[in-house]
Formats: sequence, C-alpha cells, structure tokens
Amino acid sequence: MQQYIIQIDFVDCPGLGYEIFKVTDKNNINKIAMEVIPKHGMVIQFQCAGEEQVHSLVADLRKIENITAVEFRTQMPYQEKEIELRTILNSVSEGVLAIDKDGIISHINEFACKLLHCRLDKAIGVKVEALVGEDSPVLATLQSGNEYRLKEWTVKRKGRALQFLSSSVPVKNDQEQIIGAVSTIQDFQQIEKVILRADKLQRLTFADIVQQSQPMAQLIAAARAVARHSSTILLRGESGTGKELFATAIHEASARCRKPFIPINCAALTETLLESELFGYEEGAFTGAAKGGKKGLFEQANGGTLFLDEIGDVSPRLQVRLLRVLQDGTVRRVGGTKAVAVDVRVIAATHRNLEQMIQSGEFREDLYYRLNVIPLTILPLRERKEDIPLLAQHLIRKICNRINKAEVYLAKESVELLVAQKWPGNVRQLENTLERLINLIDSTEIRPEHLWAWTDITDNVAAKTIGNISRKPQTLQVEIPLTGEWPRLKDIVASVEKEVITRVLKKYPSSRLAGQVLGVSNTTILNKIHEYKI
Ligand SMILES: Nc1ncnc2c1ncn2[C@@H]1O[C@H](COP(=O)(O)OP(=O)(O)OP(=O)(O)O)[C@@H](O)[C@H]1O
Repeated sequence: MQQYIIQIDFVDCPGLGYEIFKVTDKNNINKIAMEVIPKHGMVIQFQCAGEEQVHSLVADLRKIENITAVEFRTQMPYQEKEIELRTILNSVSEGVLAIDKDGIISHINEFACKLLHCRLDKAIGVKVEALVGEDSPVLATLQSGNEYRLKEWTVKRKGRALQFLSSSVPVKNDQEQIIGAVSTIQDFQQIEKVILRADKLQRLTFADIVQQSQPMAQLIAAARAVARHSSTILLRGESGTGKELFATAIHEASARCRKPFIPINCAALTETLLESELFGYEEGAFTGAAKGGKKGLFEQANGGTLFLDEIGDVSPRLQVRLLRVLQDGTVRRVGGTKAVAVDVRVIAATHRNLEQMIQSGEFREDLYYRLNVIPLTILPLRERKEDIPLLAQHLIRKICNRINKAEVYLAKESVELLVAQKWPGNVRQLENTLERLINLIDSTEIRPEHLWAWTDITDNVAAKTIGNISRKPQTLQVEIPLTGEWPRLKDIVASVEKEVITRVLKKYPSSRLAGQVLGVSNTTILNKIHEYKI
C-alpha cells in the first residue's frame, strides 16, 4: 500500500463534504488523516493499492461541482506548521521548553536539548519531571501561575549538576485558564556575553543629561568636577532618576574613558552568580565552572570603571568581599587563593535608604563609608518639575528616532498635564509613557485626550492645575431595573459590561483599540459585541 496526500480546493457549499466522502468511499481508499482549511478546502492523507486507483479518485473528485482544484502535496498542513514552529524555536539562541497542562513536554528546541543533555525525540511527550526533576521553574509556573525571571535552577543529569538561569511564563487560554507553561533557559556563559555586550553600547556623556532646573545644573557641575579623579562615588536617587546615565557620563569625562565601563545590576543576579561575575572563578571552583576559570568583572574593568547598580541589594557575605576590594585593591577569584591587584573606579548606586539599613543591620557601616566618599543625590522628577518640558520633548525625539517615526510634538496643555504628574517611576516612567503614546497615536501632536485615553494620568492632579481641559467622565451610571426581585448578579454584571463596551466603542470604534483601552483581547471584545448584540 502506498501513501498519498491530496489537497482539495473548493467553493464552500452545503453537502460538499458528503459528495467528497461518497467519492473517497467509492474508490475504496484508506484515510489516515484529514485537515480542513476553513472555507477553502480540505487535505486528505490516505493509503491505496496504487497509481491507478489514485488517478481514478482524483478524476472523480474533479468532476464534483464547486471543486476548483485537486493537487498532490508532500505534507499535511499541520506538519508544515510544525516545521515552521521548530525552525522558529531553533533560531533562538536560548533554550526553550514548553509543557502542556499535564506537565508533558510539547516543545523543546535544539538549544535546550544541548543544555539539558537530552535528545529531542526522547524529550517530546515525556513528563517534564522525568527529564529535569521536580523543581523546574516551568513546572512551578504551571502549578502556581506565577512568572519567574532569571531564576537560578540546578538540574541533575547523568550524575552531573548543571546550573542555569531560567525565566518562565504561564500559557493561558481566552478564559485566562492556565493551559501550559513556557520556559527559557540560559547558561552561565551566555550571561557573561550579555554583560559584556552592555559595555559596547553607545556611551552617554554629560551633554546627554537634559535639565533646566537649578538643582540638576548644580549636580552636573559637581559630577563633572569629581569625574576627573578616581574616588569612589555613591549615586543616590529613586528608581529611574538617571543614576546609570550619570555613572556613564562620569566615566566618559574621566581619564579612564578609553578603558572599560562595566555596569552590573546587583539585584538582578543571585548571590552565587553575582559573586562569580564580580570576582571570577578558578577552574573546578564549582560544577559548571568553565575550563581555565574566568576573570571577574573587577579584573575585566581594570583601568576603567565598574558601576555597581542596586548596591543596597548585595548580601552581607558579598558586602564583606566588596569591602576587601575597596580597602586593598585586590580580588580573589572564587575557589582561588591568589590576590590579583586591580585598578578600578567604583561607582555604586542605590534607591534604598542605606543609613536605615545600617541601623537595621542589613548594610555594613564600614562598606557604607568606603562607598560614600563622594555622595551625589539625584532628585526625583516631581521635585524638579522645570525639567519635565524639555526632557519630555528630548525623550520623544529619542523614541521617534529609535522607532523610525517622524518627530511628534506635545500640545501646550499636554505639557502642563505631564508637569502636574507625580511620576513615581521618574524619567523612566515618563519615557515609557511617551513611548506607548507615540506607538498608539497617528497624529503629529500629543493632545490631552491622548493622555487621558492611553496613560494613567489622573484627573484630580490635572484638575488642580488646569481648568479648561475637558476631563474624563468621573462616573459611569448604569440603570438596573428593580421591579420586585433582584436581577441575578450575572445579569447585573452583563449590563455594566455592555454599557462600558458600548461607550468605549463609541470613542474607539475598533475592537482592537477598545480591547487595548479595557485591557482585554480583541477576541474578547468581538465575543462581547456578539453576545450583547452591540
Ligand atoms: N536628565 C536626563 N536626561 C535624559 N535622559 C534621562 C535623564 N534622566 C534619565 N534619563 C533616561 O531615563 C532612563 C532611566 O535612567 P537610568 O537607567 O539612568 O535610571 P536609574 O536611576 O539608573 O534607574 P534604576 O535605579 O532603576 O536602575 C534612561 O533611558 C535614561 O537615559
């Protein structure tokens, strides 16, 4: 028996399926698989005795009215989709592992197979615990629904302990039910590459720090003055105020500017990873340690600057190790005994209250004094509102350049609205807000109604400062008839839902836009339109 696949294209009409099956039965073929291409055709995989029988089948099918073509194929559509998906997964330079709702591995790419020392055909269809043990982040995500970012994960394989960083997200259906989980897996060496790549990014200078306020002008002057020397600097300020920008500018204005500037976020890595990144390790220091050992960032930054972001998040044990480097200018690799001299300027940064952390015993006082040689504090954006107009237009230009869009401008009232906000996430939040707006609006001017619609900008703040801008309605009133019995809660919720969606659709007459406004998918809006006959 030979196997064949044919694709039957047709103009959809009632009874056509029946006609096709009559012909396939008449020709006595053995169907193996079938796929419908909605409104367009059907693909059948079958077995039969030989060529003659196939030609008779095709000839009979072609005689059926409304069938426009019958062609042979080499694969079923689902097989082509599988190949496409596999190619996408294998083009990623990280391991990818996906499981279904029962914890069975549904997809795994070649990279993950390499990292986990397994074969693709042996992994697919297997329970994830059987391959990587019970405590994988992907299984934890499936069970808890929580996302994980860069979680440290050790897998025991063939008597060896393999160490990875893994991030995972749940896969949810339209009803928000968890139907699986996907994980990405990285190893130590990859992380190192990412860190080193950061050093090659475009360096920013003091000229890139946009400001109009007196306190910022003074701070820049002070930072310029201290940049020339090698003293340790402690940058203080809330998240997103520009600490890293200052650190880069200081390095660029220093005599060390031709040597490396290496930033590292101490809060983003686990204690052991941070230790091996900062201090390096000797060969055989731990399972998974690279052959020949590895230089730490202190050694790599020799002659340059190491930016230790989120220094307040460093563990007590690593605080001791950092203190030693700052005191005697030498580092000792993990698993090593030799002290290596390094010439590195340290710029540390934190948004945390280190003085309070000293009181509570979380931060070492001696390390604090070593770091706090030159303290520079960046004020939160809400305390230097004069900076906002110029900064906002600067950020708009930067974003438009990056996404290749003609520069957009802020209407005067929009500037006033931006100035009136508290910006707890500071410049980064302002930048993200503007980026979202620039992506969503078509107009060349950002007007207040765009800010109302697409941002978290609040009415009450604006109301105090601006009197003449039309505001969002404060309340939504829905009439629920109360004649006798209470309606069912489900019906009350449905009335509110219908009213809200109707109103939003009036202002944003597309299911995609309405979905974005209400934070649901396009499909949810379409289903609701259908359900409530809006
Ligand atoms: N005065 C400024 N002029 C221009 N851009 C700025 C200014 N301040 C901050 N930015 C931009 O805002 C963003 C956030 O800044 P940065 O990452 O330096 O903040 P941070 O204080 O280090 O944040 P975190 O504490 O969260 O690490 C960056 O894109 C930065 O370039």
